[in-house]
Amino acid sequence: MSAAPAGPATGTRPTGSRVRVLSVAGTDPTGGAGIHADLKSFAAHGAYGMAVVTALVAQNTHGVRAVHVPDVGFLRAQLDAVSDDVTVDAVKIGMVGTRAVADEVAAWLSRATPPVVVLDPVMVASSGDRLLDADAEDAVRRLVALADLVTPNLPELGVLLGEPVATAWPDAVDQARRLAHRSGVTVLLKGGHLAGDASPDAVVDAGTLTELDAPRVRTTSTHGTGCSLSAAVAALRPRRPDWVTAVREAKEWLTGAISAGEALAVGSGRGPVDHLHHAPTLGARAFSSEAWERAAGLRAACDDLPFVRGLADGTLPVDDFEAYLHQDALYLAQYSRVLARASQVAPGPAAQVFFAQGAARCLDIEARLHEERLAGGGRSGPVGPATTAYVDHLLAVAATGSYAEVVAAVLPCYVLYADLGARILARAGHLGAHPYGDWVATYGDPAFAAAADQASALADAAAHEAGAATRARMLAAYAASCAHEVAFFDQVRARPLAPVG
Ligand SMILES: Nc1ncnc2c1ncn2[C@@H]1O[C@H](COP(=O)(O)OP(=O)(O)OP(=O)(O)O)[C@@H](O)[C@H]1O
Ligand SMILES: Cc1ncc(CO)c(N)n1
Repeated sequence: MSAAPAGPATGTRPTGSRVRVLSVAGTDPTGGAGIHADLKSFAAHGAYGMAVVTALVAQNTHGVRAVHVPDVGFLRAQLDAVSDDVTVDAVKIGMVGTRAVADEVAAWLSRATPPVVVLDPVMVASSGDRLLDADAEDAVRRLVALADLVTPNLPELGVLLGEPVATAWPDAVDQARRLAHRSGVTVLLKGGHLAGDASPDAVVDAGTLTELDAPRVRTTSTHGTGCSLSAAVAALRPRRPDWVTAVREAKEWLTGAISAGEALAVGSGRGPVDHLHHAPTLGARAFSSEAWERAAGLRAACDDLPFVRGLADGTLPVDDFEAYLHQDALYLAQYSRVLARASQVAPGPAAQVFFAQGAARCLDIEARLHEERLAGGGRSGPVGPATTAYVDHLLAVAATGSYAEVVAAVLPCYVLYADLGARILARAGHLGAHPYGDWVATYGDPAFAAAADQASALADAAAHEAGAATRARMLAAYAASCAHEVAFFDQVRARPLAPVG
């Protein structure tokens, strides 16, 4: 702030192991905006977060229902409780609500002189509800003068200048320049309210302009984006050389957080962003058990297939079984390549060896089972459509997905077969009389179960390292493979294959 002319780049460096950042803002009990968003933003950027409440807001993803502003004496008590005890490396100021609050915060800034002050001049919520009294706009202008960075959206910029709201980006940039020039602060102009395919922002100070382009995400999850961005910038600035560097990094993170917002399934209005989309989640359920449970419907559908029932009780016509084995041999030849890909991109030697051995085993032991069965039959014929679809899915993940996604995509083939094999074996008791005993013995073998467990453990380890977005892609790849497994079993009866040659 202006009382610390050296500024954050040359001022006192944070001395703690984490940057200590304070949010002075209103609340959002649904967790998407205000101090709730700020604290998540701080955590997402490795900062130690603190919060002083200016106003209690009864709001959700649809809008604001009520605002309660506690008396400013209590606000002062909160602010002093923090600064009397804790070194504050950066402050982010959000909703102030009233003139009295704005003035109280201004007085505290002058007393406490925190080295980095980011002001988000909150006036209207994304729902359109007012969050600032009309007579408080002057007080917010006074706060601007005490800030290092101010982060208006287009309407707020218009109010700060006392001018009509800009509708075109060049006009808004021009306004930002004038605000920076007039007040001496750096302006982060936010383009979220523009129409079009882009959501650009710009960092403007008296002498320079840096535009930061970003694609506009097609989503309704934009509640609290302004809060989240300004908090991220406040958390980063003490550790970054300048505003542009901090803002660029924060904006890249925010675009990812916006993209991951809908998957949170929070509220039915304008939902929040996923602040921790990039981060591993401590305490998350093991990936393999979550994916397995989510596939319960597909597993039940699999058990119900005439093919699988017939395979289990031995009533399946031999012809059908052989048609399946033929398709399976074609499948395994490609599945082996996908396992080899998992080995190629594996993060360490244990996974590399496991998947390399799996790739060899597919071609070796399992294919031998098929050849013995089919020997003399000389079964040939085209690749079935379900085989093609399954293989295409796996090869696409192998070609474009990360290691984590490849492991997720190959996992159903292990775990569904191990489960099916073990259950059929348990039901049959002994396999002497079972017409497909060799198949059941292969997949019911405890060694196969052990391989499935090991594949699951590797997928869990990959998921543990991954952020929420990668984990979501892993779940999708796994679910798609399960659906392909069902269609694969079903293709023999559903769509008679080419006649035995
Ligand atoms: N749909 C979107 N896709 C990508 N980025 C977006 C989108 N909507 C907003 N942003 C970005 O989010 C940040 C906040 O922008 P915006 O102009 O919406 O601020 P705001 O109105 O203060 O936000 P809030 O919704 O919290 O009131 C900016 O970096 C903006 O570019
Ligand atoms: C408390 C609070 N601050 C800011 C915003 C702006 O999104 C909001 N909706 N609620």
